[in-house]
Amino acid sequence: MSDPWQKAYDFAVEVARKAGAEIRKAGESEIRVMTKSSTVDLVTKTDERVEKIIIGALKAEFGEGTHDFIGEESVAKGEACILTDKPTWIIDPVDGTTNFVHGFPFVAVSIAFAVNKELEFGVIYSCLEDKMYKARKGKGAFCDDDPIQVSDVKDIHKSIIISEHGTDRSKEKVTKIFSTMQRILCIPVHGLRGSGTAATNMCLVASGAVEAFFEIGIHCWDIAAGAVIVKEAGGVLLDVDGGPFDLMSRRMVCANSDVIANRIIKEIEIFPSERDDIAIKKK
Ligand SMILES: Nc1ncnc2c1ncn2[C@@H]1O[C@H](CO)[C@@H](O)[C@H]1OP(=O)(O)O
Ligand SMILES: [Mg+2]
Repeated sequence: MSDPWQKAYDFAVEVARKAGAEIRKAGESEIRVMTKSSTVDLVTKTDERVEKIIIGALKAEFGEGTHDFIGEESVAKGEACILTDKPTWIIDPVDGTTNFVHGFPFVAVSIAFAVNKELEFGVIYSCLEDKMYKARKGKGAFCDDDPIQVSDVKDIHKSIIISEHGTDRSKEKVTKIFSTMQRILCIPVHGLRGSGTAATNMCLVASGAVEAFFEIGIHCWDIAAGAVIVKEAGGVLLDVDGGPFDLMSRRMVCANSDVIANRIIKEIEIFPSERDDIAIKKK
């Protein structure tokens, strides 16, 4: 069996496409139905329904028990967020829920698959743009069927960098986030951007539209698929302190090169974030 995960990969692409169609179809009335959470960390009925569709399809195809599932909405409801050696699907049904609620046109379905704690493939369907990003370990990254590659810009002064504001509105964290952004902007760089979805941001790095994306506060389901796509497009992933990338740490820098990543890291003001795998969360 030389290629054991090909079927799972092809299936993930199809499931992501179906999930994206469901998101597009969701009517205005449904879009604005919030189901829980704070005033800024939004969840809609569509998030919950689409996650059920994705996990239901994967369980039907690959059998309950043999594979594990880490999904944004299941974890919010108290399921474990621990990566074991078992084949594990890591799913964000609607990445960019705030965009979705407001009709801001970047919303993605993100599906990753890990075995022995190593990411095997990632699929991100940017469903309003109708772009399917995908990558398998060692086999390159693609947008639809075209190979994609990170940008070759190594001069930070000629770069565009992406970051986001996160969901925490405490003055202390917001001050650090804006201070970091100011420091990076004033290096100076060509620009700062943010699409509102970590998955799409990573695809923008992978396809060479920007040189880097960093964030503290994101979760494993926001970045697992993107991590494979960026790496396979020739990019790098690091912790915000310059150490090795850790999927469960809730912080990440991804970039077209070590040079750009390390230049940004110099400016990042780190604030604490609780790990995803610290405990089984009950909300
Ligand atoms: N607490 C948090 N802090 C920062 N980003 C978060 C976050 N929770 C989720 N995100 C994700 O980060 C990106 C924007 O900051 C989005 O991909 C968003 O995903 P979501 O839409 O699935 O919640
Ligand atoms: Mg998300």
